[in-house]
Amino acid sequence: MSTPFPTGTILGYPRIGRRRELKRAIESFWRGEIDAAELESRAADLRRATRERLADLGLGRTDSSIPESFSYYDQVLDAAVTVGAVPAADLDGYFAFARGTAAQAPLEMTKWFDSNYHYLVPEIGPETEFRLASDRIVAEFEEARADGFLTRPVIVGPVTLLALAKPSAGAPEGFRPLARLAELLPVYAQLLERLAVSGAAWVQLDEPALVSESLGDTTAELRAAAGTAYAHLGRLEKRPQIFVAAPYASLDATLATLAGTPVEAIGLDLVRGAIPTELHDCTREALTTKTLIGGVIDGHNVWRGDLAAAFAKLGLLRELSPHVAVSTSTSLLHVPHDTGDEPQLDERLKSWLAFADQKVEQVATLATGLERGAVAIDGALAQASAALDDRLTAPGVRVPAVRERLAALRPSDFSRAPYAERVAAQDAALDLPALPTTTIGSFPQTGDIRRARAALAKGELDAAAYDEAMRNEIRHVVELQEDLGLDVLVHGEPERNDMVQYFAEGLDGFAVTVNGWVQSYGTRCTRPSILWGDVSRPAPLTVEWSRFAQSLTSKPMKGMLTGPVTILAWSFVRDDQPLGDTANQVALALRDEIADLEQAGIRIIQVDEPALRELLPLKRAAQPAYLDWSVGSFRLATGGAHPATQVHTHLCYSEFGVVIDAIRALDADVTSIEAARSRMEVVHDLERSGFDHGVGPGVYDIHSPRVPSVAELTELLRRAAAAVPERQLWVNPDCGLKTRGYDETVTSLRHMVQATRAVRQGADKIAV
Ligand SMILES: Nc1nc2c(c(=O)[nH]1)N[C@@H](CNc1ccc(C(=O)N[C@@H](CCC(=O)N[C@@H](CCC(=O)N[C@@H](CCC(=O)O)C(=O)O)C(=O)O)C(=O)O)cc1)CN2
Ligand code: MET
Ligand SMILES: [Zn+2]
Repeated sequence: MSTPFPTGTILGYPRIGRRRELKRAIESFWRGEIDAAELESRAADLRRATRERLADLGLGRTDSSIPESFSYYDQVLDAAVTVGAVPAADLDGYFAFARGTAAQAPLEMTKWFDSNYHYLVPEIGPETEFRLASDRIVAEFEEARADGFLTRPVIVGPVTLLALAKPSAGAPEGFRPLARLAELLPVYAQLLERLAVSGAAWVQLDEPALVSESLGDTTAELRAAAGTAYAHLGRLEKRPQIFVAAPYASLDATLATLAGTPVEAIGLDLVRGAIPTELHDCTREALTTKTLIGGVIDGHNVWRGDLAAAFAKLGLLRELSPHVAVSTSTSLLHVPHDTGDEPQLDERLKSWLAFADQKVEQVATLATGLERGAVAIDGALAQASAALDDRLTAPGVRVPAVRERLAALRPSDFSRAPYAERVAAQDAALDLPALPTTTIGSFPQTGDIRRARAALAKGELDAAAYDEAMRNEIRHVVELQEDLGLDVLVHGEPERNDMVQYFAEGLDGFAVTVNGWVQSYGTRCTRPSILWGDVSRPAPLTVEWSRFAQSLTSKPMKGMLTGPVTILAWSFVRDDQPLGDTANQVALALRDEIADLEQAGIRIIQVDEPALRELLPLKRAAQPAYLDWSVGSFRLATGGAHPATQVHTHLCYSEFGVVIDAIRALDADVTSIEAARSRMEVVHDLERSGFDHGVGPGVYDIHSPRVPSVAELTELLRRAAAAVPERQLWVNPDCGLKTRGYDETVTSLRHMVQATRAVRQGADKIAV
């Protein structure tokens, strides 16, 4: 018996909780304050509240329209645990893969497609045994049933799971996890059978790997794997109907492959991708029997958008199949819960926005339109269009002074003096030792710091007392670095709630939220800012903190800024003009900040661009244009710096191979880069690309509380020194220290300085 696909659905919903209930519960569990049973009961409460909420917002209780998209930490880890690729017996075992233990390194973590969400990378080799090792997905479906819901289980699909995995340590050279597809499919088959027995009418398999041209496997290989996988799963006797979702970009030719399999429904991202026009007759024929789910509501951004245009896309989709449903383009994981939780937001701005709950309502509206015709939703479409028009003319959206400054830019604004001239000027100004040691910027964000900021927000602490508390923190951080013997110091960034939100709060053109939390990884969240208007800098942002920090030491104090690409990547950015134009507005604000930092006596300025790789388009054809504007905006931000000012940049969370030329084109004097987890592999990429500027390949992973030994650090530094000429090499951790505690931080940095001294002396014996 087949039940039709629901007319309206979403691909997934935020799971951290409206007030980060899940974060608090999990972190309490980690601290030993609550036991596993209590954590599970709180998680179940959250899932219940989510289902009720989604039903209230207009999704059906018993028509499979509510997705079961919960996770304690990460959906890729969940899929890997489900199929036995990652052996986690219980919650402790599960979290051990995410966070590591004394005995076990955590799994690597990396970016989920072009988002600020990070997944854990399973390791799969020729010998990995697959088996249905966890029935959590089935249990959550049954939990919903017991409450009177018929929901739709969601799991990362087999092709994406393998495409995102990396070869296990022992795998032979050239091995790809995708080669294990045939052995993996029976486990997915078993899971589908279990779900069918429990009464699931539909299951959603997420296959975003099928849209990406930036993975280790080629598009042709992924397409072939999809054909194999869904032919196999489609043939099963006992299974729910299968919905394959392909978010984040267009499926291109892989749509034809999926159309040729027995799956009942295919999801298309119609925000990033277009409706395919050039289709073979046999594909057209096959598609008429499928339900096509149009992802027309943007799951990746917060604009209310053009609802009438979204509805029109569904009309076009109906030309391909009589069975059309409406959905979000991606899971709503990437957006906050509810604009209703932001009473302080300007009402006019709020009328332009849709967070997750508002997007669910938009889906419900369009579903009504599909069922009853456009006239039934006329009013809602008109209201959305009016909000869109209002955005065009509202004050602040287009500021003549900002536009004139951009229009007047000349090519020379994007370049500094030749590198050799800069090196000479900087050597004279800075007087640094060989292999200078430094850190990436933040020091531990202690509970005291966060509580002080919360007290300031509540009015329990006045601005003067707050500033004094932050100055005390800076004094402490500077003293500590002097004591450790670091060469280039930082102020530690205690005054920053987040490296993007802090800048957004000080710039015109941005709004910030109070409760707009979005999961970045595990229990870590950010409140992405909303970049809605033309950007300018009403007053300096960081100068007084840096001036104060420099006054405490004779060593160089790094000024610390977040770069334009990263500010865009980690905010919700206006969609009414090219990203490159917006990036250049941010760049000009940073350019002025750099000039002011120089005036204040700051000789080294770091402009972080950890998101440079993240925004790289998934489709190759779009990549050159992206690299052009992103590199350009960084060069515009830093192009006004004096030759004697040493410009640093920092990148992390990425494979750098694909953007190595872009990194070189940034023309920063020194680039610090994540390298510890890949054991310095990146230095070979740098070497091959002829990178001749300063470089600090990270010597230890800051994501784990593990303290690296002096011997281990010395070994990594020697590897780096073998590939990078000594005059270029810097020594630093992989990233900022804000998520770490002081104990491990102090010991790790002490070991780093000791290892550096050993390598500087070329000593064979290391003093510990
Ligand atoms: N935007 C962004 N994206 C990024 C990164 C980043 O740093 N920023 N780093 C990479 C990894 N992602 C990360 C994302 C978040 C965090 C992180 O530490 N987040 C903190 C929150 C940071 C924050 O906004 N802090 C605020 C609010 C802190 C808070 O929770 N306060 C309490 C009250 C204080 C208390 O009792 O502790 C509350 O509001 O309830 C502040 O310091 O002011 C967390 O989840 O815990 C780290 C890395 C990639 N993407
Ligand atoms: C995610 S990159 C972080 C860079 C920032 N300067 C820090 O140290 O925290
Ligand atoms: Zn970093």
